[in-house]
Amino acid sequence: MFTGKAALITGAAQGLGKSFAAVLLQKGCKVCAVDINEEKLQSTVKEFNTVYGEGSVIGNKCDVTNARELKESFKQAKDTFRHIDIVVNNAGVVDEQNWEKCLDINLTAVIRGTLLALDYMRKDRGGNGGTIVNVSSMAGIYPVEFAPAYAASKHGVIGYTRSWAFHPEVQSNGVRLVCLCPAYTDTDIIKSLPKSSVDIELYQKSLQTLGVMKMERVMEAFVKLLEDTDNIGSVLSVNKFGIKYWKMQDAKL
Ligand SMILES: NC(=O)C1=CN([C@@H]2O[C@H](COP(=O)(O)OP(=O)(O)OC[C@H]3O[C@@H](n4cnc5c(N)ncnc54)[C@H](O)[C@@H]3O)[C@@H](O)[C@H]2O)C=CC1
Ligand SMILES: CCCCCC(=O)/C=C/C=C\C/C=C\C/C=C\CCCC(=O)O
Repeated sequence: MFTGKAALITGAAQGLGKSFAAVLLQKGCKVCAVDINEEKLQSTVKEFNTVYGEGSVIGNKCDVTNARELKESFKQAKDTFRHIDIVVNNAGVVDEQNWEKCLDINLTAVIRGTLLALDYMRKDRGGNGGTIVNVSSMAGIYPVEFAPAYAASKHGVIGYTRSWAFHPEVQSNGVRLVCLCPAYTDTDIIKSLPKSSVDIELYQKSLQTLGVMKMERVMEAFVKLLEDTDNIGSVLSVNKFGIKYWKMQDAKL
């Protein structure tokens, strides 16, 4: 199901995005890795092309909040690999002080990335269908007293993703949209919260309760989301207690 497919992943220079890329490469996909951090991106692309074969990865320096740059990244992926089958809208930050930036990256850019993915994947627009994984968080399901803007952005990702997922035209044109909701995972983002949290003590308490997961656990959930092809519009959480689909309200009002 993965061999010969092409994926575009935002925020792929490091952290979860880099691991999503590695998982897909191991399974025989080609990857367009998109990130704002050019230095880390180039080093990741070099590493992957050495391990998985020259040409298996291309890197595109892009700020996902810049509509023109994101559009260009999709175009490059299509021009290079001829099709885009999987899109992972993953780039994200925690920034409670500059909460507009937090919403621009975590929600507005995910909306833009979803619309571009739909344009490239929909069968009635020349695509082959495909899967869009939007990276939310456990913070998209629970209230987060110490990071309200971050929580709002991640709640928004779930509402937006599920709304498109159940659109009849999206389904009939072969596009599946799903959300991944990890708890704390060992990446740089959890170290950035102390600088911006509205209440650091509450953050530390939450961190103690939930612990910090190893990357492999989140990758297990990521693969499950991709392989469970009957999970349209689903929200999969992963924390130390397990991997579980959330029972959400039915699609129709
Ligand atoms: N690590 C964790 O505990 C959890 C992370 N998440 C989500 O997972 C996603 C990935 O985060 P991590 O890998 O943990 O963090 P990270 O900080 O290690 O990686 C984030 C990546 O996104 C890139 N990025 C940031 N702003 C960007 C922009 N404007 N344009 C393009 N790229 C940009 C960064 O350069 C970096 O490579 C985020 O959406 C985050 O909210 C969700 C739940 C738990
Ligand atoms: C807000 C910090 C952002 C760091 C990255 C991230 O998204 C991590 C999220 C982890 C947890 C979300 C916060 C609170 C969840 C609250 C309760 C979870 C209860 C767990 C359970 O009983 O299943």
